[in-house]
Amino acid sequence: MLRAHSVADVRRAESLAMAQLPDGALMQRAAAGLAAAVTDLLGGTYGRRVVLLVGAGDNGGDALWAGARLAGRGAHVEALLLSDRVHDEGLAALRRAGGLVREDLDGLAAGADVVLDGIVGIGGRPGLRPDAVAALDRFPGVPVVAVDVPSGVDVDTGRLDGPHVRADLTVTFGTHKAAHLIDPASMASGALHLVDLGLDPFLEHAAPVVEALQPDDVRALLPRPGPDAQKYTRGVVGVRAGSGTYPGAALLAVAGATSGLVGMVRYVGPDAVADTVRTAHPEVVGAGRVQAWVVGPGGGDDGAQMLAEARADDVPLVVDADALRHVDGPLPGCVLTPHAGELSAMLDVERTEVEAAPLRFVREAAGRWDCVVLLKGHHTLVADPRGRVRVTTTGVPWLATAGAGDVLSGLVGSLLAAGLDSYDAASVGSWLHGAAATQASGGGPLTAGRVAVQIPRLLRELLAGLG
Ligand SMILES: NC(=O)C1=CN([C@@H]2O[C@H](COP(=O)(O)OP(=O)(O)OC[C@H]3O[C@@H](n4cnc5c(N)ncnc54)[C@H](O)[C@@H]3O)[C@@H](O)[C@H]2O)[C@@H](O)CC1
Ligand SMILES: Nc1ncnc2c1ncn2[C@@H]1O[C@H](COP(=O)(O)OP(=O)(O)O)[C@@H](O)[C@H]1O
Ligand SMILES: [K+]
Repeated sequence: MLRAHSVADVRRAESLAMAQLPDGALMQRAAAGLAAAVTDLLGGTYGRRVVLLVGAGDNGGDALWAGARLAGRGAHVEALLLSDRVHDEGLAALRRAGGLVREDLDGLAAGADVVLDGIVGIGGRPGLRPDAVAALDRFPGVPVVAVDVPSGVDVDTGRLDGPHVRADLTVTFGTHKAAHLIDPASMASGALHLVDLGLDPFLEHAAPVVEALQPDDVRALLPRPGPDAQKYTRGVVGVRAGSGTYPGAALLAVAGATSGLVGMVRYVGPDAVADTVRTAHPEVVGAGRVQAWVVGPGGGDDGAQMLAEARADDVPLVVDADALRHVDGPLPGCVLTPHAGELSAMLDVERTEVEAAPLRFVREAAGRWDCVVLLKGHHTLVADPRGRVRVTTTGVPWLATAGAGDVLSGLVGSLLAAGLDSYDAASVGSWLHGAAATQASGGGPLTAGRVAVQIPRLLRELLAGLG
């Protein structure tokens, strides 16, 4: 499991670790890891041009010490100081190693092979000062490596408020921070590289702000049939989706549900749609007992009725699309799967507010409806009513295509029916959906149906221990 911790917990862990180490040891570990990551990015150091943007705190200190290491290995390093006071020892080390120090932009070289953002780290307030913005503007197209976090973002919430760095790579220390994973700041973090500072023992009891499943976690949670399995013991999922206007949503939700994780899939909907579903998926049967219902994709005006009928069975539900607006009270054990537009309508706030603060609103929704809420987006969030949040880091922007959400709801429903609890079903389903999309995309465009087709192959690879 990948975990992101709060700034307060990181500071507590750092001070406990520092108490057991010689002065400056943690910063040296950070700087060594940073210099190594920059060297990898540049494919070497000798003759490479490195610019350091250095703020007042220890984040600037990390950049200066890493710059000294790179200069010592033959890089041409220039530091632009963005404060009257910067980390003294780091500055002295850079000078000793032959690095150049500039106090204003005019003195700085025109080109660079990489810019290191050591403006602010976990001590930064959101936004950047004009001098920092001007310095960044000086290097258009040059790769930016953020030291610990892209400066200017809100580290604990992932919110953006004013100018901020857009990094190609973020080299972070000790543990991940929420801003690396949560939108919109995650989109400013670029690729992530974690440098181990030995903080894990000091973070053991700190509840992460957010965590991200990794392949091993998903593998361990996947339902798999025992030797005595029968179709009914594996779980039966039912899909109530599709309408005359949107028959395709039923096909796609059923496609997500028939990825092989349950013993049987039922479909209930208009006769004409049911015929199409059974032609495409002959293994699908009609009404009967289920362990979970998927309700709402393409339901159009039937959303309310679909939801009411599914609720009558008293089994966990995945509530999606046209059923979401009919949720009128707590749904313990269930999963709601809105995108930002749907969640904004449910909470009666602007869509832009949800997009600016998805962590806040997904938590609020999970509390309000006393169930798991899966908020779809670039990095989908899954929150439970206890305040736990998982983020999905699999997937590709090509997945933002009509019908992809229908496949997801069917898949999550099958995991619920197979016996996963609602938090695991939603987060594992979202992980698989993104990973299948990445595989199916292969760097190019996708259709929702291809995501569904890819799921069994992905499952085979996961179960075989690949990936
Ligand atoms: N504490 C530790 O043991 C370690 C800390 N490390 C580094 O230290 C960083 C934290 O250092 P600090 O606590 O000194 O804090 P920062 O370096 O993040 O920044 C604090 C300074 O920046 C100023 N500042 C805040 N917001 C600003 C803004 N928007 N624009 C311009 N200036 C702003 C503050 O007034 C303060 O002087 C971490 O992110 C990490 O990079 C690493 O060296 C690893 C070890
Ligand atoms: N920028 C993005 N990058 C990666 N995945 C995305 C992005 N935007 C949306 N997605 C994913 O694409 C899917 C779109 O689903 P949804 O909006 O429900 O579409 P539909 O209702 O047409 O099925 C969701 O799984 C969502 O997480
Ligand atoms: K930074």
